Amino acid sequence: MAVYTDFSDEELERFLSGYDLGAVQSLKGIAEGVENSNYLLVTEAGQFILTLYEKRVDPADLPFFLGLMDHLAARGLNCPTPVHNRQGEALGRLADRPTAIITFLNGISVRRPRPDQCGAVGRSLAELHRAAEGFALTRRNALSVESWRPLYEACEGRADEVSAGLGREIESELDYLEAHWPRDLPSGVIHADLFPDNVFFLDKRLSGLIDFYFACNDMLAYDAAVCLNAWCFEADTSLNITKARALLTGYASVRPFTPGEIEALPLLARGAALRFLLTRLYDWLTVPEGALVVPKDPSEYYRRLRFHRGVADASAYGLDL
Ligand SMILES: Nc1ncnc2c1ncn2[C@@H]1O[C@H](COP(=O)(O)OP(=O)(O)OP(=O)(O)O)[C@@H](O)[C@H]1O
Ligand SMILES: N[C@@H](CCO)C(=O)O
Repeated sequence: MAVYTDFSDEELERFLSGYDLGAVQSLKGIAEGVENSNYLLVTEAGQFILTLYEKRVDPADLPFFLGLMDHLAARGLNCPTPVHNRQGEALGRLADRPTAIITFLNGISVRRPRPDQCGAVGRSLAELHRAAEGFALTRRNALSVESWRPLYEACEGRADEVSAGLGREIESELDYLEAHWPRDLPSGVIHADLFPDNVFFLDKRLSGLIDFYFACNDMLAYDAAVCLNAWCFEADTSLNITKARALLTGYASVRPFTPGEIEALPLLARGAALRFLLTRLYDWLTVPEGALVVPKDPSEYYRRLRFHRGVADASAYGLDL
C-alpha cells in the first residue's frame, strides 16, 4: 500500500479549510501505487483523490504535471483535473509535503489486458500526444538515458542480490544504449508511465488515464515502447504479438509512426525495459522502513529487456514492414 505519510485530522481540516469542498465524509488510504501517498477523500462536494507527493517528485515539477492535466482535459482527453483552492492554487502543503486534490475518475484498471484493450490504449496514447501539442510548459525526462547509470550506481553494486549476474548485464546494456540511443525522433509531451494500473475502463471502453507524475518532453515513440513493455507481455514473460500489433496499430491509427520511429522501436523498447528495471531495482533495495508499500519485481523487466535484445526489427512486435 502506498501511504508513506500520515497526518492528523486537525492537519487535514486545516488544509481543507482553504477549499470549497464542504465537510469531510471519509478518508481512506489507497492500496495501489508505489510513488506517492494517495487517499480517497469524500466530502460534501463528492469524491476526490488527495495526493501527498513523495521522494521521486521534485516540487518544482508540480506546476507542469498539474497544468498538463488541465491542458489535456480542456482538449477533450479524459483525465483528472486539479481542484483549485480559494486562492486559485492547485498546490498546497500537508504534513510537510506538497499536496494536491484532483478529481476522481470512474472506472477500473485491468490486470490482464485483452488485445482490444491494448488497441484502445495505443489510440489513447496517440490522442494524448496530439492533445498535449501547444502545452506551454516543458519538463526534461529525468529518467532518460543519461540518468540510468547514476541510478544504477545508486544501487551500490547490489544488483546481484536480485539475480546472479544482473549487475554485469546492466553495465553492458548501459554501455550499448548510451552509445546508440536515438536523438532525432519526433518529440513532445509523453506520459512515460502508462501502465495498466494507470488506465481505466468502464463498460468495456477506455474511460480515462491517470498518474501524470512522470510526464515530460521526450521522443513520442519512446512512450509507445513503454506501453509495449507494460501491456503486451504475458505472465510467463513471452511477448503476445497480437497485443503488440493491436497496441501499435491502434497508436498509428491516430498518429502514424515515421519510418525512423519504426526502425528505432526495438532500441526504444530496450531502453524502456532498462528504465523500469532500474527504478524497480533501486526501490527493491531501498524500501523505506515502515512504509506501507509492496515494491515491484525488477526481474520481470530484466526478462523483457533480454527479449528486446533478441529483436531484429519491429516486425517482431507485429508491425508490417
Ligand atoms: N483521479 C483518480 N480517480 C480515481 N482513482 C484514482 C485517481 N488517481 C489515483 N487513483 C487511484 O489511486 C491509485 C494510485 O494512484 P497513482 O497511480 O497516481 O499512484 P502512484 O503512487 O503515482 O503510483 P504508480 O506510479 O505506481 O502507478 C490508482 O491505482 C487508482 O486506484
Ligand atoms: N509503473 C512503474 C511504477 C511507477 O514508476 C512500474 O511498474 O515499475
